[in-house]
Amino acid sequence: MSKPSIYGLTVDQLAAWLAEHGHKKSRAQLVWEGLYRKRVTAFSEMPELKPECRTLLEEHFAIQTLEEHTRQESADGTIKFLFRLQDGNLIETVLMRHKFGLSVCVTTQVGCNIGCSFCASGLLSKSRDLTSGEIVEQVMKVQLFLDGRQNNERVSHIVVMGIGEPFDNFEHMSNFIRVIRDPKGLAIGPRHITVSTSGLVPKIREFADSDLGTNLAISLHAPNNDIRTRIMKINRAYPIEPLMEAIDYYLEKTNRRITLEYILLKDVNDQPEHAQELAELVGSRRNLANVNLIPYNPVDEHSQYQRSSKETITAFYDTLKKNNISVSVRLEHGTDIDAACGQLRSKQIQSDRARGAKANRAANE
Ligand SMILES: C[S@@+](CC[C@H](N)C(=O)[O-])C[C@H]1O[C@@H](n2cnc3c(N)ncnc32)[C@H](O)[C@@H]1O
Ligand code: SF4
Repeated sequence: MSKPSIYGLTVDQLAAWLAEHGHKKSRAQLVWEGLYRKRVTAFSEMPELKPECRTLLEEHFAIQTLEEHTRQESADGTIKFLFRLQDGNLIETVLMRHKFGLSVCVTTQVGCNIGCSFCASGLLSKSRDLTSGEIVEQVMKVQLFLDGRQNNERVSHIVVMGIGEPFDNFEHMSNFIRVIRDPKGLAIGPRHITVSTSGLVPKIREFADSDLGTNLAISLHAPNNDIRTRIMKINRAYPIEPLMEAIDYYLEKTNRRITLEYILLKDVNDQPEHAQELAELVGSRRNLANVNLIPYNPVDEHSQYQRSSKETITAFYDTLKKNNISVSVRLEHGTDIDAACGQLRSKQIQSDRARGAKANRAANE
């Protein structure tokens, strides 16, 4: 039977678990020391633990549950990992290099039920949520990979922007953040962590009320309900007006800035009138919001969408600037590999299915 990864527990949760099983709470610190400072991958490499404590942990937990299936390395240093979970499902994790450090983009669900019409992740509906252990382990797998290269590199930033909708897996996503931000562990400061959501309004409010303290990004992608409903069906449940109210609630409650993500899709949402409408929508929030323009990564299955030209992106940017909106254009990473989120996974699943069908045909002949 498969065991959960111990990475999913905060140090307090582990201490409580150990106490329930008749061990001193303080041993949790020793385990964390082994996991995050020495970065061991087996309980047998924690000699400071009493043997009966080690055996107990081995009986109930694993450290590593993900297996590397494929790794694609881009010329710009971006590395895309495809991991196999214990149940055989595949997920993607991406390491990106920036001037300010190294970021890891993590997956939170196997597939996604939100089904945005431009996204490769939503091509396969959600089969399950990831546990917090499986999300933390993605970061640890990348950190261990970096350790193996012996360049003394450390994951410094996290973006929760891989496959899945993090706010549809709120509990595990929250626990993941509590584990990775702990100064006794990976110590990734909340300001170095960004969670992106397609706009689940009640969860944005819950997030604002929480103590998580990370950055928030909203996948807005349209200046009005007509366009947003056309490209993101979540807009039927949570249209722009309640979404903006939840954003205002977040801004007021947290006193932090917010990122509004906007994918530019040729002739769909990239025209000058769309930029003007977006500027008006951001309007009074301009001091606390940054619009991040995202060049579209084409996805074969969504051939109705094309990337906007460089000139169109510049014109859109200029219109926002003229309206005193803080705006940036997302730098692209790994354009020479299967860069769109979910693309590597969906290609692998398709090729596995084709191979399975071929094997079936051969067996029936
Ligand atoms: C994959 S989603 C995951 C987080 C969350 N589900 C969301 O939608 O914000 C992360 C970001 O990637 C964007 N995205 C999805 N497909 C894309 C594509 N083909 N090209 C560029 N960005 C894409 C999403 O719109 C979103 O802003
Ligand atoms: S953009 Fe986000 S919410 Fe939409 S389908 Fe992709 S992963 Fe899901």
